[in-house]
Amino acid sequence: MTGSTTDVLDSHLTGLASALLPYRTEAARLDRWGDELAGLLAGGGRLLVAGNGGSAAEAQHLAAELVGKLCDDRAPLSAIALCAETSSLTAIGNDYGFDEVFARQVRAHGRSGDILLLLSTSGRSANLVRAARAGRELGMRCWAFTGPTPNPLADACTEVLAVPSPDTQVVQELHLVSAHVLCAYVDAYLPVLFGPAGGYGTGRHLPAATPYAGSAPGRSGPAPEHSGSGQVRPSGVEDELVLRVPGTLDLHRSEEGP
Ligand SMILES: O=C(CO)[C@@H](O)[C@H](O)[C@H](O)[C@H](O)COP(=O)(O)O
Repeated sequence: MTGSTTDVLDSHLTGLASALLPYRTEAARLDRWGDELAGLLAGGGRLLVAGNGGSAAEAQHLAAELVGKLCDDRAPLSAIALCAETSSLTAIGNDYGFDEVFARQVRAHGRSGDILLLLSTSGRSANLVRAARAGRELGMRCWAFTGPTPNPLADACTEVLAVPSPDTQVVQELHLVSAHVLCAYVDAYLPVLFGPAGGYGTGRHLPAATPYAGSAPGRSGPAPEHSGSGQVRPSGVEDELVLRVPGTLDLHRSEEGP
């Protein structure tokens, strides 16, 4: 293997490693988002998700984790990747223009209180910005995964997880981490909110001692009072997900003190 080939790998890993600690701070919101998303989905609500190119693939991946499963068996959850709807995409693009391909689907499928999650490295894709505006007009909660802020998509959404890296590939890679962690939080919160009898698994991400003190509503029933403010937060989840990366990050940390 030549030196230049190795440089490509090392350069990529260096960029990824240098983004991890600032990402860790930004990604703290995933705990609260998982709490909110679990309450919505188990109460009969829906997640709509979309992105372009590599972010389209990540949007589909995220939807599949919820409709299928992340790890353990549990009841299916409603998530639609708008970028995977090829006939709608081509028809809307053909008839109304590419900037409308997601916004029109949001108006078709979105309901007040549902969550719309939009993935964009640049935060400048016009079709996603229009989707966010359509979602907000409907009363949806609009979240975004983007690269560095400020950007128009972040401005159009109610909340953003902005990966602080100038490298598009690194941003995409940490968006995928974010999708997995978000789904892990959803799986952790579901049994806490609705109890094991709700069909939402046993919360294997939680410490064994975590108590559940409530009844399990049917899946079509209303979600419990749920502010997403951490009131029913399963203790210990965050600790389990705290960054533990050997090498560069440990060195970085020790330079900053204990
Ligand atoms: O995967 C990549 C680059 O890594 C590309 O396919 C990339 O996703 C496309 O250029 C997208 O159109 C970029 O859109 P966005 O992330 O800026 O919203």
